Amino acid sequence: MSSSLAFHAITKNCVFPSSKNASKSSKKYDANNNRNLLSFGNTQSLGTSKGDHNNLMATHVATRLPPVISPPIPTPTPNPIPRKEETNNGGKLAAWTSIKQERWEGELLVEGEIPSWLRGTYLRNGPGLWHMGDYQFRHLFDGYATLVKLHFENGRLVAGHRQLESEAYNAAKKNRKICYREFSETPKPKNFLEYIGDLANLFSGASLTDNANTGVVRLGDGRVICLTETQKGSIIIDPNTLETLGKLEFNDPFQRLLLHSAHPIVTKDELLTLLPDLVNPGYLAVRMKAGSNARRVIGRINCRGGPTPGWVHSFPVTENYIIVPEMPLRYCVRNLLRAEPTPLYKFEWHPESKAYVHVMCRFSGSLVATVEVPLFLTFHFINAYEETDEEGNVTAIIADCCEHNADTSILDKLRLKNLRSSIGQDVLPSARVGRFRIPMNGMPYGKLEAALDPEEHGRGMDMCSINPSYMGKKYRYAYACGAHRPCNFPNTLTKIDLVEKKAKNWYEEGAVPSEPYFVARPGATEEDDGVVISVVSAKNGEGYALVLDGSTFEEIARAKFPYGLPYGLHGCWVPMD
Ligand SMILES: CC1=C(/C=C/C(C)=C/C=C/C(C)=C/C=C/C=C(C)/C=C/C=O)C(C)(C)CCC1
Ligand SMILES: [Fe+2]
Repeated sequence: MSSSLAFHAITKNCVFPSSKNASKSSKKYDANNNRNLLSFGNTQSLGTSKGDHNNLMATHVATRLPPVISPPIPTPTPNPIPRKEETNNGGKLAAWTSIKQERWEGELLVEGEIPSWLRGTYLRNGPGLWHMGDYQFRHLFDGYATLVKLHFENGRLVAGHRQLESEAYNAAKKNRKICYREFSETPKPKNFLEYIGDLANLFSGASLTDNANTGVVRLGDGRVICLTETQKGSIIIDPNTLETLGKLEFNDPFQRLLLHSAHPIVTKDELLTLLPDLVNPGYLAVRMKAGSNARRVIGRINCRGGPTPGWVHSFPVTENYIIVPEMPLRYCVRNLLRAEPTPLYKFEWHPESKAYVHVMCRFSGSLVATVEVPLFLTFHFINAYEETDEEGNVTAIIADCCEHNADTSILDKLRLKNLRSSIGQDVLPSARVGRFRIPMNGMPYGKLEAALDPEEHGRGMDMCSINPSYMGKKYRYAYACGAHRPCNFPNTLTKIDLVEKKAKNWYEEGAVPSEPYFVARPGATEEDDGVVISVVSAKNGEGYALVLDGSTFEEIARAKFPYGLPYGLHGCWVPMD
């Protein structure tokens, strides 16, 4: 049993609550150290959660609590004792390397100053484990979900990570091979009979993964859900301990559609999402009220082109409308059935089917506009809003997205082999802030143009966020990952000013930052009054949390983890009060 990961790097800066006094999220005062202590769920959850590593933890709890650690994830060499150099991934960028321990938690030493108003937990989800036993995954999106947390309180930072215990992860760990269909990987059937069984399981959804490695959202009722694009991969977690609590079991008939958008729109009252219908090509827009597990239909949109719906990883809303993109990159049922990855994985590029944007009334579900637009490729919409005339009539919808110039080659660039081998080479395809203008006067065509010169952000553009209070409203600022070339992956944090059409960029040589997440200062009146949080994999194999000022975009604090961090995708904020 290893308890390594060279904790000495931080324990000297850490103080840990004793088990006797430990209670969830309570503040403690340590007379010996004359410091305020934060105590966390780890001290309590350990006794109740499963796994032999918890017994190890329980013994620690009886004395003083060290950071929560766990046995190493199975590798071809069972239970290797991580050497000191493994804490920094042998000095090499850890972004594309599997996380080495199932879980860890501890206080980080903060350089700079975290504002005292920043009270709560930033959670990040992403595919942080790309092997199981001898089996190596091939694509970034295949990895098993690794959750990272940064808990800010009184200028201090307690961080941690934990593997999400999906059925897919648990089964792979037990059998030391993949057992469910992931983004690009499929378990290999042993014989023809098994193949036939597998096809049946695909149609029922049984063989699809629940590896919720993409997003994490906090619902209006306080539940925190990890998400992927399979509906069965909607998993509830405890935001303090990162413990997997169970599935979000939908109490409605729509699970038969199997898939949904990985990025629902969440407000304090409800969750809105789109369910692609692969049989009768179209999209079902549904809403689920806070506190409920039952989704209700808002409306349905039939596809205008193509054999299947376009991939709908995300979609935007305005105050009154749901914007439904119909991309030429469409789901492909044949590719879903295939055992080996195809060039576009579960998708196919259908330029002949053209591209459309539909506008649905958020309340009645009626279709109010459908326009043809230039071919486009986007995974992430940034925001959308309504333009009105003097009488208040909506004349157009503006919808912004991270647009990949209708070029699907980005999907191939995100194969692990490419990410690992082309570091420093200028192979990242160009992307831009694509701005759709959708007329609301019955005209059949919409426009798509760059919202600012893409050179402002190095022609890299993805993993975006905005001030959440501006969702659906006219807004000025977007935060995203951009490019400092040469690079093979977005390597900057960029703040886009859509009015001045300028960008401010944060860059550190060789580092890979994840999605910048904006948290507003309570009581703020300016859109960019707040901080931007990111988790960075550094060139030297280390990892750190980074806090930038939302307005100046200058660094205000950073805190080093005791180990290098794999890349992660999307985050959310869980406020304390
Ligand atoms: C698991 C199955 C599927 C899952 C699809 C997933 C997990 C899709 C995830 C997509 C993500 C994370 C997209 C992010 C894009 C980021 C980019 C392009 C960054 C670019 C940088 O420049 C299905 C395929 C839906 C069905 C089978 C099972
Ligand atoms: Fe995403």
